[in-house]
Amino acid sequence: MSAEIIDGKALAATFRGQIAEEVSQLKNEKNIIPHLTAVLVGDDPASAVYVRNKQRACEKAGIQSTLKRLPAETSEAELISIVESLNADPGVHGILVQLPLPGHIKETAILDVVNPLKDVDAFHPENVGLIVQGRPRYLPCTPYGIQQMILSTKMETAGKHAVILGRSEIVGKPMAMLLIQRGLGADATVTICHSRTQNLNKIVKTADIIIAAIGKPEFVTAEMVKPGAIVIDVGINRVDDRLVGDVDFEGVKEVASAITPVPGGVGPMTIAMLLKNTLTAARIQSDSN
Ligand SMILES: Nc1nc2c(c(=O)[nH]1)N[C@@H](CN(C=O)c1ccc(C(=O)N[C@@H](CCC(=O)O)C(=O)O)cc1)CN2
Repeated sequence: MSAEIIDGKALAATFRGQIAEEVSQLKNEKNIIPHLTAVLVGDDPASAVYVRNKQRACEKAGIQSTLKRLPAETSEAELISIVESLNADPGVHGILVQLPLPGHIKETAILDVVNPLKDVDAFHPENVGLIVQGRPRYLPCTPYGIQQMILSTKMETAGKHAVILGRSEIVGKPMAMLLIQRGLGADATVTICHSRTQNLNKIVKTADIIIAAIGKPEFVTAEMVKPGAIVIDVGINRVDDRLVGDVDFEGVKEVASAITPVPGGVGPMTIAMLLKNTLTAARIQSDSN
């Protein structure tokens, strides 16, 4: 039997519609328009597309968005000073520094400076710590989107085995935290696999939920998947002008019970959750004034 296709584009559109309504309410009730500032350093074409899509999504939801575009030669000290000026600007509710940054800039040196209340990516150590403790202020956009996609399948996840492929700071590690949390996430039992994991295929085969985020085109094949598993594909790989995920979609959809496509899966949900966090940021900051 072929899997349910989890349509990230459609789900994201539903979220964006709800967020737009809440943005309009906030404006009517408190005269506050959420404002996101994105910082893009350098000329990475994919990053430029993602930031443009984020700005468009903001506009459609009634969220104000500003782009600070900086040359690739921008120094770490200059970037820190720009982030500090955004921290100090009461008109900016959310700050997003698009990753990756050019190699000469240490990402943690920048992310650590973002005011945690404005950190709509949830990359600041204070926000990461709050997630680990199960009392999040914001959830990082990609894991948040994935959580909502898994919820949309209405499948029981408590006590199920979730296997995450990839230990990145922005997907693998926070995803594990969300999946194990009681209430917050899926109440699942979680394994993180990475490049040094032994018997990886064997471990993946035991998974009820697979999150593939390793950046290897079509790495997860049908033989690796337990029948009935939920398969979430975070990969975005360009192969011969084609966009493919980390999962062999055509093969795996015949084994899984639910699967996300690429494109049109996790990506659009990442952007929808950014809007949600920006709205939350505006609310938090208006309540603290
Ligand atoms: N500051 C951040 N940097 C990065 C993040 C992030 O969450 N915060 N995540 C990724 C990139 N990313 C968002 O920034 C992102 C990637 C892809 C998509 C998306 O919608 N993809 C489309 C396909 C688009 C294409 O044609 O390339 C899809 O999957 O349908 C959205 C957001 C790294 N950096």
